[in-house]
Amino acid sequence: MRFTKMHGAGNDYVYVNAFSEKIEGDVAELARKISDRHTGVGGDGLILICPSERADARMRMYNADGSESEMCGNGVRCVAKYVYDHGIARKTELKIETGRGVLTLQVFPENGVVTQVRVNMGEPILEAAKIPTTLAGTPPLMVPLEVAGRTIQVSAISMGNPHCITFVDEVNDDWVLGVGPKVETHAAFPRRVNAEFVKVISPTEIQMRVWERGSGETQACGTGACAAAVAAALNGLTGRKVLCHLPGGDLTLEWAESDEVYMTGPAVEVFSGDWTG
Ligand SMILES: N[C@@H](CCC[C@H](N)C(=O)O)C(=O)O
Repeated sequence: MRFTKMHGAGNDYVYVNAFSEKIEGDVAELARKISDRHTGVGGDGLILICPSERADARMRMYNADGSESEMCGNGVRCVAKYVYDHGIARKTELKIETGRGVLTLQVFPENGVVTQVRVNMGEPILEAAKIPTTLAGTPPLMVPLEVAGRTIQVSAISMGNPHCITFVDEVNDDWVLGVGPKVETHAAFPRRVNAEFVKVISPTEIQMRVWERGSGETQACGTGACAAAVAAALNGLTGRKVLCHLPGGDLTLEWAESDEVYMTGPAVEVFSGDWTG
């Protein structure tokens, strides 16, 4: 099976072009095997680029543990790059179907190859039951959560997938590796959750690390950065446009007056190969 390794701000996935490749058998098992950094290709998960009846392509994304997620912000930028660069649709405005509906993306090619992508990520989902979380509020903002023997203040937002944001003084391993896994599986989040730890640098700049549902710490999370930007604005910590610094690179987020969140960031193809596992 032919695959392509791509990343967006260091959030790396194995991509398979399901227009030309036949994906057979248990996809969750394939995702687990192919994502393994010792015995597989290695990555934060598996993304299938599939035909769509409603859009130029459809994205299906699986975390490294084989669970399927509704959305992936860095992934959908890479899917748009793949669709353009590999000639599936040679248009600078693309529609990609995801678990949260059809998204519109603008690709920016340089010498015929896409380097940056801007995505309309849609409106944040603020209703607790739809995030889903048992925490109170629309959305829950700075609400206490008992975790790892302490009480932290968290905000919860969905960008199609669930996020729990904690604003901290310093983004360090204690938060990300110590608290992150416990937030992911906390009873307040019935479908588990992605846990973001965010330091506000200024009204236009934040720093973030993430513990992702199903993949552990990753270098960046696009939906997480959008959720963090919305939570920061709603908590009065920033304006509606911020630059987010992540371990793997920067993403620009804008929560427009229309209520839609726009994310701009890199998309990179690294190598291709044949999976024989
Ligand atoms: N890294 C992604 C999000 C991937 C899915 C997530 N782990 C989940 O289970 O919801 C992004 O860039 O948004």
